Amino acid sequence: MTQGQERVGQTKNDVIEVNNLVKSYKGVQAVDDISFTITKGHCFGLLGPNGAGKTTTIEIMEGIIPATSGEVLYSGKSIGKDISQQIGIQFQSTALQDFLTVQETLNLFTAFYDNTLPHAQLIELCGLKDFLDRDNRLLSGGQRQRLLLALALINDPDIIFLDEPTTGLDPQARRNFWQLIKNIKAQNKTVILTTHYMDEAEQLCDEVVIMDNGKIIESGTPNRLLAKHFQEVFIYLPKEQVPQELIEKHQWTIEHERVEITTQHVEETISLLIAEQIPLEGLQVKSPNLDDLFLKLTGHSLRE
Ligand SMILES: Nc1ncnc2c1ncn2[C@@H]1O[C@H](COP(=O)(O)OP(=O)(O)OP(=O)(O)O)[C@@H](O)[C@H]1O
Repeated sequence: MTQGQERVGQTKNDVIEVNNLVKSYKGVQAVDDISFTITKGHCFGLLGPNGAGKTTTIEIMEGIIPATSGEVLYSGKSIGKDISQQIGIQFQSTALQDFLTVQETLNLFTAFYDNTLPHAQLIELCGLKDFLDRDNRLLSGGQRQRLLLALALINDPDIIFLDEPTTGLDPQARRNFWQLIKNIKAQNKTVILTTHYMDEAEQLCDEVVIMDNGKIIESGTPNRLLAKHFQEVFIYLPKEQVPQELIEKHQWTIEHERVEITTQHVEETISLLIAEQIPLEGLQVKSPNLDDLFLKLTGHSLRE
């Protein structure tokens, strides 16, 4: 962690502490000495591009693979054998048993745990009522994710890991899923989320750690990180409305057929556009988001 970065959490409410975690594979330092803490009842986001080291970090935290060095503490204690009884995991791709219905799948998974949530509660929380009798193979992407979420919650864990839970879902299904995650958080459960979607992280996460090449490059609350790195906003105009010589004069950039103007002074910039007799039709003002932050920090976009 470099100087100036916030160390996320660090209060007596920390439920997970990750200290100097390292994972080396032959020739690859997948996780390179990272430390952070997670606060009870928060949604914590681990963000980064493909290959950043997120899955490796999460799998060490879940007790699935060992670390090369460093430690993960749950309420101050090392990961024990009973960790799988205490946490819930929604994997990126869990194979669901063919020929079983949603209800039968819940029955099957209930048998794996000592303590489980009543099915009625799970069905309500995850919105499974309308397709309980449907064969797993016939579920839509959103329905499947809701079932996987219910399976992750079946042992009523205090801590739940969600690995890219909305990848491949349509916008409406993603929004529905976000609401479910908010409902889970409202029950004071701690949610640990990995995602490529920065709007998802902004919607759900109280705190984020951004990884690249095995290291933490930033951490903190989304709002504070944005305030720290950006004083400016973006103004967009359709390209054909702005004369080329003005674009060059002001060193504005072209992005997706739009002129992008970065400014700390929106009113002054709009006055300038009016003075230059540029039509303002289609003008958009946008505040920077975590995608922009990632681009600023690494020079490349999260989804490249
Ligand atoms: N078993 C392994 N053996 C060798 N290298 C590995 C192994 N697992 C992961 N790696 C490497 O470690 C680095 C981090 O991988 P990891 O899967 O943790 O990244 P990620 O951030 O989860 O990426 P994604 O978003 O694509 O899942 C990558 O360079 C990957 O190729």
